[in-house]
Amino acid sequence: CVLRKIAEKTPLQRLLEHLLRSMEKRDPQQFFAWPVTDNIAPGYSQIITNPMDFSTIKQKIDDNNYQNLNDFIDDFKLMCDNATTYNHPDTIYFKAAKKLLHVGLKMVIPDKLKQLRSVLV
Ligand SMILES: CC(=O)c1cc(-c2ccccn2)c2ncccn12
Repeated sequence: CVLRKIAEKTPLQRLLEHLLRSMEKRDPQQFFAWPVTDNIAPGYSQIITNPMDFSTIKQKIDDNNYQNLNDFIDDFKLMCDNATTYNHPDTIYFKAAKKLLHVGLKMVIPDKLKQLRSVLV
């Protein structure tokens, strides 16, 4: 039988998984949980060239695809910016994206991260 390599998490992966869980808690309606489809959002794939969602971010963490915290933050910002690009300002999705971006970026302020160090080490 092929020996399965148990995926041990690097410190960065553990930090990113913690941040992702905290961000997902701020999206209770799960608007950002899965890729947006053209079915629910007409013309989405023509308007949004680089789609992003929490499930894709999770997969990238598990694949150790993020080299640093900023690459993770870039995908989080991309996900929120896509929502404010595609959706009109008077929609629940636009408003949810604005709030999520604000809350998510507060989590990665250096002083906030320092508080995390003790929790995660
Ligand atoms: C994030 C986003 O742009 C989004 C999520 C959704 C969504 C996500 C889950 C369930 C229902 N709708 C959506 N629907 C229509 C237009 C845009 N969206």
